[in-house]
Amino acid sequence: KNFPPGPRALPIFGNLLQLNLEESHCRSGEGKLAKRYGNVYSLFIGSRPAVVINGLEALKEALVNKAADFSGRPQDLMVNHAVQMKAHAPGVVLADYNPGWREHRRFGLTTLRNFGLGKQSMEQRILGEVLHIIKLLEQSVGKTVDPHLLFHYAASNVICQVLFARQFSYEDEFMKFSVSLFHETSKIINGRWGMIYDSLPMVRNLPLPFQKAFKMFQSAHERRLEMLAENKKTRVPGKPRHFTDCYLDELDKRGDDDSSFSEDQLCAFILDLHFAGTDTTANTLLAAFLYLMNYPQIQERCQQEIDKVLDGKDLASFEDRHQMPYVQAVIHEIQRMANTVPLSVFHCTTKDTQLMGYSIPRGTIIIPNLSSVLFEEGQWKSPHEFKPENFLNDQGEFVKPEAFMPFSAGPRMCLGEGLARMELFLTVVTLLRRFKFIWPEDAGEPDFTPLFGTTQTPKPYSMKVQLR
Ligand code: HEM
Repeated sequence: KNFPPGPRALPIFGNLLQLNLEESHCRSGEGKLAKRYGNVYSLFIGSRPAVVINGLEALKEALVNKAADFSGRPQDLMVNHAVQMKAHAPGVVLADYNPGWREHRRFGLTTLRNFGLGKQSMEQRILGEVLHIIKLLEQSVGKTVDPHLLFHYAASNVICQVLFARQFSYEDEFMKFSVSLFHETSKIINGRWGMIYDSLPMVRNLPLPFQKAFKMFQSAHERRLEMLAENKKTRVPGKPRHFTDCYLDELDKRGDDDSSFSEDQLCAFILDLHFAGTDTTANTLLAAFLYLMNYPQIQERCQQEIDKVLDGKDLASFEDRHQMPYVQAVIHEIQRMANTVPLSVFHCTTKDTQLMGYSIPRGTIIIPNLSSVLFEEGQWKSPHEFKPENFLNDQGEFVKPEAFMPFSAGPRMCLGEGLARMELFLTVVTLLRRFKFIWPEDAGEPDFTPLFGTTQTPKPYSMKVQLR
């Protein structure tokens, strides 16, 4: 009763036949279903009710004002079955809203923060990786390169340094496997086959294309177990070298009490951070260079600001962002247009609740349509165009509108936001300082429409690199 309206659902199938997440995530106002039913509408994934939330007002009410009601995670979807290896070890991203999730989230945030302040700071790790990219690009000066894997390998290495203090060669099998795991499964889970799996429990054991995701996650799990065993051989308790050691120290401290910490949870947490930290940052960087090449005046203006602020300095630091309002605006505008995680990670209601006057029962899947806010009319000076001015006031100062929520909002908001922002800033600034990036003459018109998935990826492209 008083459930949000939506297209009529068939028994068993629900809205599977109409269900195309790519369509429903369309920008606010352009999304067919939002236009017809309003900013809060319902869908049925098989027999399970789901509510799609569009626009800043409704999303804020759900994710921030009524956070406790809307911060659960649905269980029993394909993503849970594929990613979660042990029933008692849900990791963090997919864990329901409970004390175990809260403890792990807090531990994750504190540990990431401590590394940032430690001797080998996060900044140095990121810059080390960017200098490696520079070396590779220098070998391609005057030629065209495909940056796709480059940014994925770099982002993966940053997070691997945090997790295990390891920096892999770009030829390493583990590296190649991880990147293809993240890339392929992110497309399967939110795609047509993922929807079929989630809607129709009776097909789940059939040899359909979604089985690939299961196989890949299983083999990723085995590799993590091997790495953990390796790590234990050289670990000295109380002298943590990285995130994994910190977790094992915490486990020692807690002993065998009823704590939610366990080695199985560590395995799940490592995968969460590696996955969530790689595909997102790498795809945003890919979008960055796609836009920078196709808006050469904007690229040049960034370079002028970077040259001025870094004059006489060897390397950029994250603090420099305060002197670079234009670059900051450009990076934020890139994130807005990149729309990397368009439907966030699905939430779930933890109790019967209300939203914008509708009643939503406990256990309803919540689909936060972040893209509807990133392009919402009335929230941006130019909602549909690539314009750094969306983040600049009349004095040319950097300002961040409330509707900038690519990391979502509320208690489940991205745990890696700090790291991601640092990576985006240091990578873009360091590369723009050294190179000019040119859209190849024979590349035709750029296509900015990304490939849809849990994380979106810019269509493959090449870039021409020149030394400045
Ligand atoms: C540009 C880069 C990134 C974007 C756009 C992004 C975006 C997001 C979004 C939209 C969510 C879902 C929030 C929600 O459920 O409401 C999320 C969750 C999460 N992200 Fe990120 N992310 C990025 C980078 C990272 C990095 C580098 C890490 C790892 C250090 C990370 C770790 C996580 C984790 C662990 C969660 C789950 C949080 C929870 O459930 O409590 N993310 N991210």
